[in-house]
Amino acid sequence: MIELKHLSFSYDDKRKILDDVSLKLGGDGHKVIGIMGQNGAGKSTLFLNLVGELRPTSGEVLIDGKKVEYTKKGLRDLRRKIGIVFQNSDQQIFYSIVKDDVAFALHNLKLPANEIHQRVERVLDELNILNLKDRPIQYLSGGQKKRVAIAGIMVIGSEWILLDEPTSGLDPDGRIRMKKLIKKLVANGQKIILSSHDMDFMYETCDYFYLLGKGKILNEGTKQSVFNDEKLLEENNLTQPWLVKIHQKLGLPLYADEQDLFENNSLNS
Ligand SMILES: Nc1ncnc2c1ncn2[C@@H]1O[C@H](COP(=O)(O)OP(=O)(O)OP(=O)(O)O)[C@@H](O)[C@H]1O
Repeated sequence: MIELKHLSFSYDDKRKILDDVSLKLGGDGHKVIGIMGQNGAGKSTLFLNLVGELRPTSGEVLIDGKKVEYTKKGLRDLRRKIGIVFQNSDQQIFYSIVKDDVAFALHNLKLPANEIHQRVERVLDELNILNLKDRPIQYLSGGQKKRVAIAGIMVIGSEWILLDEPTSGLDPDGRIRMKKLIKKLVANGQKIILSSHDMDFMYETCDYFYLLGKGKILNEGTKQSVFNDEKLLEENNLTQPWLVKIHQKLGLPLYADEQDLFENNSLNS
Protein backbone atom coordinates (compact mmCIF):
# COMPACT_ATOMS: atom_id res chain seq x y z
CA MET A 1 0.00 0.00 0.00
CA ILE A 2 1.13 3.54 -0.73
CA GLU A 3 0.30 6.03 1.97
CA LEU A 4 0.63 9.80 1.95
CA LYS A 5 0.63 11.43 5.36
CA HIS A 6 -0.01 15.16 5.49
CA LEU A 7 1.96 15.62 2.31
CA SER A 8 2.51 19.18 1.09
CA PHE A 9 4.61 20.23 -1.86
CA SER A 10 5.66 23.63 -3.25
CA TYR A 11 7.98 24.36 -6.16
CA ASP A 12 8.71 27.73 -4.57
CA ASP A 13 7.73 29.41 -1.31
CA LYS A 14 4.75 31.20 -2.84
CA ARG A 15 2.20 28.49 -3.46
CA LYS A 16 1.40 25.01 -2.17
CA ILE A 17 0.68 22.75 -5.14
CA LEU A 18 -0.22 19.90 -2.78
CA ASP A 19 -1.63 20.97 0.55
CA ASP A 20 -1.75 18.52 3.44
CA VAL A 21 -2.82 15.52 1.37
CA SER A 22 -3.40 12.28 3.28
CA LEU A 23 -4.54 9.15 1.49
CA LYS A 24 -4.01 5.42 1.24
CA LEU A 25 -3.71 3.89 -2.21
CA GLY A 26 -4.45 0.23 -2.75
CA GLY A 27 -5.56 -0.37 0.83
CA ASP A 28 -9.04 -1.62 0.02
CA GLY A 29 -8.15 -3.91 -2.84
CA HIS A 30 -8.38 -1.16 -5.45
CA LYS A 31 -6.32 -2.10 -8.47
CA VAL A 32 -6.74 0.78 -10.90
CA ILE A 33 -6.90 4.14 -9.19
CA GLY A 34 -7.79 7.29 -11.09
CA ILE A 35 -6.53 10.75 -10.16
CA MET A 36 -8.70 13.44 -11.69
CA GLY A 37 -8.29 17.19 -11.74
CA GLN A 38 -8.19 20.10 -14.13
CA ASN A 39 -5.03 21.42 -15.79
CA GLY A 40 -2.58 22.48 -13.14
CA ALA A 41 -4.41 20.68 -10.31
CA GLY A 42 -1.19 18.95 -9.30
CA LYS A 43 -1.66 15.42 -10.66
CA SER A 44 1.82 15.14 -12.19
CA THR A 45 3.33 16.76 -9.10
CA LEU A 46 1.61 14.13 -6.98
CA PHE A 47 2.99 11.36 -9.22
CA LEU A 48 6.50 12.76 -9.00
CA ASN A 49 6.23 12.80 -5.20
CA LEU A 50 5.08 9.16 -5.27
CA VAL A 51 8.11 8.00 -7.25
CA GLY A 52 10.62 10.08 -5.31
CA GLU A 53 11.49 12.38 -8.24
CA LEU A 54 10.24 15.18 -6.01
CA ARG A 55 10.59 15.22 -2.26
CA PRO A 56 7.64 16.43 -0.18
CA THR A 57 8.11 19.88 1.31
CA SER A 58 6.49 18.44 4.42
CA GLY A 59 4.73 15.21 5.32
CA GLU A 60 5.74 11.81 4.06
CA VAL A 61 5.24 8.92 1.68
CA LEU A 62 5.11 5.40 3.10
CA ILE A 63 5.31 2.22 1.04
CA ASP A 64 3.92 -0.84 2.79
CA GLY A 65 4.23 1.03 6.07
CA LYS A 66 7.87 2.06 5.53
CA LYS A 67 8.89 5.69 5.06
CA VAL A 68 10.56 6.41 1.74
CA GLU A 69 14.23 7.17 2.22
CA TYR A 70 15.65 9.74 -0.15
CA THR A 71 19.04 8.05 -0.32
CA LYS A 72 20.47 6.39 -3.44
CA LYS A 73 19.50 2.97 -2.10
CA GLY A 74 16.10 4.14 -0.85
CA LEU A 75 15.23 5.57 -4.26
CA ARG A 76 16.49 2.47 -6.07
CA ASP A 77 14.22 0.32 -3.86
CA LEU A 78 11.35 2.69 -4.56
CA ARG A 79 11.85 2.38 -8.32
CA ARG A 80 11.53 -1.40 -8.07
CA LYS A 81 8.18 -0.90 -6.34
CA ILE A 82 6.74 1.95 -8.39
CA GLY A 83 7.36 2.69 -12.06
CA ILE A 84 6.12 5.75 -13.88
CA VAL A 85 5.25 6.31 -17.53
CA PHE A 86 5.34 10.02 -18.22
CA GLN A 87 2.82 11.91 -20.30
CA ASN A 88 5.50 12.80 -22.79
CA SER A 89 7.31 9.62 -23.86
CA ASP A 90 10.35 11.63 -25.01
CA GLN A 91 10.98 12.39 -21.32
CA GLN A 92 11.95 8.80 -20.68
CA ILE A 93 13.99 7.83 -23.68
CA PHE A 94 17.56 7.02 -22.74
CA TYR A 95 18.89 5.09 -25.74
CA SER A 96 18.30 5.48 -29.43
CA ILE A 97 17.41 1.85 -30.25
CA VAL A 98 14.18 0.36 -28.90
CA LYS A 99 15.59 -2.82 -27.31
CA ASP A 100 18.47 -0.93 -25.62
CA ASP A 101 16.11 1.67 -24.26
CA VAL A 102 13.71 -0.94 -22.85
CA ALA A 103 16.67 -2.73 -21.20
CA PHE A 104 17.98 0.47 -19.59
CA ALA A 105 16.47 0.02 -16.12
CA LEU A 106 17.42 -3.67 -16.04
CA HIS A 107 21.08 -2.83 -16.62
CA ASN A 108 20.81 -0.39 -13.73
CA LEU A 109 19.42 -3.20 -11.59
CA LYS A 110 22.50 -5.21 -12.65
CA LEU A 111 20.54 -8.24 -13.87
CA PRO A 112 22.38 -10.94 -15.88
CA ALA A 113 22.49 -10.33 -19.66
CA ASN A 114 20.41 -13.40 -20.59
CA GLU A 115 17.66 -12.45 -18.16
CA ILE A 116 17.62 -8.90 -19.54
CA HIS A 117 17.33 -10.26 -23.07
CA GLN A 118 14.46 -12.60 -22.15
CA ARG A 119 12.52 -9.95 -20.23
CA VAL A 120 12.87 -7.38 -23.01
CA GLU A 121 11.73 -9.84 -25.71
CA ARG A 122 8.77 -10.97 -23.62
CA VAL A 123 7.53 -7.47 -22.89
CA LEU A 124 7.99 -6.25 -26.47
CA ASP A 125 6.03 -9.29 -27.61
CA GLU A 126 3.27 -8.65 -25.05
CA LEU A 127 2.97 -5.09 -26.32
CA ASN A 128 2.99 -6.23 -29.93
CA ILE A 129 6.11 -4.26 -30.80
CA LEU A 130 8.71 -7.03 -31.08
CA ASN A 131 9.05 -6.04 -34.74
CA LEU A 132 10.29 -2.61 -33.63
CA LYS A 133 13.09 -3.86 -31.38
CA ASP A 134 16.00 -2.81 -33.61
CA ARG A 135 14.44 0.44 -34.80
CA PRO A 136 15.66 3.92 -33.82
CA ILE A 137 13.10 5.44 -31.45
CA GLN A 138 13.25 8.86 -33.06
CA TYR A 139 11.50 7.55 -36.19
CA LEU A 140 8.59 5.92 -34.33
CA SER A 141 5.10 7.36 -34.15
CA GLY A 142 3.81 8.92 -30.91
CA GLY A 143 1.73 5.83 -30.09
CA GLN A 144 4.67 3.50 -30.76
CA LYS A 145 6.94 5.65 -28.57
CA LYS A 146 4.37 5.45 -25.80
CA ARG A 147 4.42 1.66 -26.00
CA VAL A 148 8.24 1.66 -25.85
CA ALA A 149 8.06 3.86 -22.74
CA ILE A 150 5.54 1.46 -21.18
CA ALA A 151 7.75 -1.50 -22.10
CA GLY A 152 10.66 0.17 -20.28
CA ILE A 153 8.55 0.19 -17.11
CA MET A 154 6.85 -3.18 -17.62
CA VAL A 155 10.19 -5.03 -17.78
CA ILE A 156 10.93 -3.98 -14.22
CA GLY A 157 7.84 -5.85 -13.03
CA SER A 158 7.12 -3.28 -10.33
CA GLU A 159 4.10 -3.75 -8.09
CA TRP A 160 2.77 -0.31 -9.02
CA ILE A 161 2.70 1.46 -12.38
CA LEU A 162 1.83 5.14 -12.63
CA LEU A 163 0.44 6.24 -15.98
CA ASP A 164 0.32 9.99 -16.53
CA GLU A 165 -2.16 10.71 -19.35
CA PRO A 166 -1.81 7.24 -20.93
CA THR A 167 -4.19 8.00 -23.81
CA SER A 168 -2.79 11.35 -24.87
CA GLY A 169 -1.83 11.23 -28.53
CA LEU A 170 -3.37 7.80 -29.07
CA ASP A 171 -5.91 7.06 -31.81
CA PRO A 172 -9.14 5.16 -30.92
CA ASP A 173 -7.45 1.84 -31.59
CA GLY A 174 -4.52 2.85 -29.35
CA ARG A 175 -7.00 3.79 -26.65
CA ILE A 176 -8.63 0.35 -26.81
CA ARG A 177 -5.20 -1.30 -26.69
CA MET A 178 -4.34 0.79 -23.65
CA LYS A 179 -7.49 -0.36 -21.88
CA LYS A 180 -6.64 -3.99 -22.66
CA LEU A 181 -3.05 -3.48 -21.54
CA ILE A 182 -4.17 -2.10 -18.18
CA LYS A 183 -6.43 -5.16 -17.73
CA LYS A 184 -3.46 -7.40 -18.53
CA LEU A 185 -1.19 -5.62 -16.06
CA VAL A 186 -3.84 -6.01 -13.37
CA ALA A 187 -4.21 -9.70 -14.27
CA ASN A 188 -0.42 -9.96 -13.78
CA GLY A 189 -0.93 -8.70 -10.22
CA GLN A 190 0.24 -5.14 -10.86
CA LYS A 191 -1.60 -2.08 -9.62
CA ILE A 192 -2.14 1.06 -11.61
CA ILE A 193 -2.55 4.72 -10.75
CA LEU A 194 -3.49 6.84 -13.70
CA SER A 195 -4.43 10.37 -14.49
CA SER A 196 -6.25 11.48 -17.59
CA HIS A 197 -8.50 14.20 -18.96
CA ASP A 198 -10.38 11.51 -20.85
CA MET A 199 -13.25 10.99 -18.44
CA ASP A 200 -14.78 8.13 -20.44
CA PHE A 201 -11.49 6.27 -20.33
CA MET A 202 -11.13 6.90 -16.60
CA TYR A 203 -14.70 5.81 -15.92
CA GLU A 204 -14.33 2.56 -17.83
CA THR A 205 -10.85 1.72 -16.57
CA CYS A 206 -10.52 2.66 -12.90
CA ASP A 207 -12.15 1.13 -9.85
CA TYR A 208 -11.56 4.03 -7.43
CA PHE A 209 -11.13 7.76 -7.93
CA TYR A 210 -9.67 10.84 -6.30
CA LEU A 211 -10.54 14.34 -7.40
CA LEU A 212 -7.68 16.75 -6.84
CA GLY A 213 -8.19 20.51 -6.80
CA LYS A 214 -6.49 23.49 -5.20
CA GLY A 215 -3.93 21.14 -3.72
CA LYS A 216 -6.54 19.12 -1.80
CA ILE A 217 -8.49 15.90 -2.29
CA LEU A 218 -11.96 17.30 -3.01
CA ASN A 219 -13.72 13.97 -3.40
CA GLU A 220 -13.00 10.27 -3.55
CA GLY A 221 -14.98 7.13 -4.17
CA THR A 222 -16.20 4.59 -6.65
CA LYS A 223 -17.42 5.48 -10.14
CA GLN A 224 -21.00 5.23 -8.89
CA SER A 225 -20.45 8.02 -6.37
CA VAL A 226 -17.75 10.33 -7.78
CA PHE A 227 -19.25 10.83 -11.24
CA ASN A 228 -22.75 11.46 -9.96
CA ASP A 229 -21.64 14.79 -8.50
CA GLU A 230 -22.00 16.80 -11.70
CA LYS A 231 -21.66 20.16 -9.93
CA LEU A 232 -18.31 19.34 -8.37
CA LEU A 233 -17.02 17.98 -11.68
CA GLU A 234 -18.13 21.15 -13.48
CA GLU A 235 -16.49 23.36 -10.86
CA ASN A 236 -13.29 21.52 -11.68
CA ASN A 237 -13.74 21.81 -15.44
CA LEU A 238 -14.35 18.09 -15.79
CA THR A 239 -17.17 16.49 -17.74
CA GLN A 240 -19.29 13.54 -16.79
CA PRO A 241 -18.61 10.33 -18.72
CA TRP A 242 -21.27 9.65 -21.38
CA LEU A 243 -22.46 6.51 -19.59
CA VAL A 244 -23.17 8.58 -16.47
CA LYS A 245 -24.97 11.23 -18.55
CA ILE A 246 -27.34 8.71 -20.15
CA HIS A 247 -27.91 7.23 -16.70
CA GLN A 248 -28.81 10.60 -15.17
CA LYS A 249 -30.58 12.21 -18.13
CA LEU A 250 -32.29 9.21 -19.74
CA GLY A 251 -32.86 7.15 -16.62
CA LEU A 252 -30.93 4.14 -17.94
CA PRO A 253 -29.05 1.97 -15.44
CA LEU A 254 -25.48 3.02 -14.71
CA TYR A 255 -23.49 0.75 -17.00
CA ALA A 256 -19.88 -0.05 -16.18
CA ASP A 257 -18.68 0.29 -19.76
CA GLU A 258 -19.83 0.26 -23.37
CA GLN A 259 -19.86 -3.51 -23.56
CA ASP A 260 -22.01 -3.68 -20.43
CA LEU A 261 -24.49 -1.28 -22.05
CA PHE A 262 -24.78 -3.16 -25.33
CA GLU A 263 -24.94 -6.60 -23.74
CA ASN A 264 -27.24 -5.87 -20.83
CA ASN A 265 -29.65 -3.10 -21.78
CA SER A 266 -33.36 -3.75 -21.91
CA LEU A 267 -33.52 -3.19 -25.70
CA ASN A 268 -31.94 -6.62 -26.09
CA SER A 269 -34.71 -8.39 -24.21
N1 LIG B 1 8.90 22.45 -12.37
C1 LIG B 1 7.97 23.32 -11.97
N2 LIG B 1 8.30 24.51 -11.42
C2 LIG B 1 7.36 25.39 -10.99
N3 LIG B 1 6.03 25.17 -11.07
C3 LIG B 1 5.64 24.00 -11.62
C4 LIG B 1 6.58 23.03 -12.09
N4 LIG B 1 5.87 21.97 -12.58
C5 LIG B 1 4.57 22.28 -12.41
N5 LIG B 1 4.43 23.49 -11.83
C6 LIG B 1 3.14 24.12 -11.46
O1 LIG B 1 2.49 23.29 -10.53
C7 LIG B 1 1.07 23.28 -10.77
C8 LIG B 1 0.62 21.84 -10.91
O2 LIG B 1 1.18 21.31 -12.10
P1 LIG B 1 1.02 19.77 -12.49
O3 LIG B 1 1.80 19.56 -13.75
O4 LIG B 1 1.33 18.93 -11.32
O5 LIG B 1 -0.55 19.72 -12.79
P2 LIG B 1 -1.41 18.62 -13.55
O6 LIG B 1 -2.64 18.43 -12.74
O7 LIG B 1 -0.59 17.43 -13.84
O8 LIG B 1 -1.77 19.42 -14.89
P3 LIG B 1 -2.10 18.90 -16.39
O9 LIG B 1 -3.46 18.29 -16.32
O10 LIG B 1 -2.11 20.17 -17.16
O11 LIG B 1 -1.03 17.93 -16.81
C9 LIG B 1 0.85 24.14 -12.01
O12 LIG B 1 0.43 25.41 -11.58
C10 LIG B 1 2.21 24.21 -12.65
O13 LIG B 1 2.39 25.43 -13.33
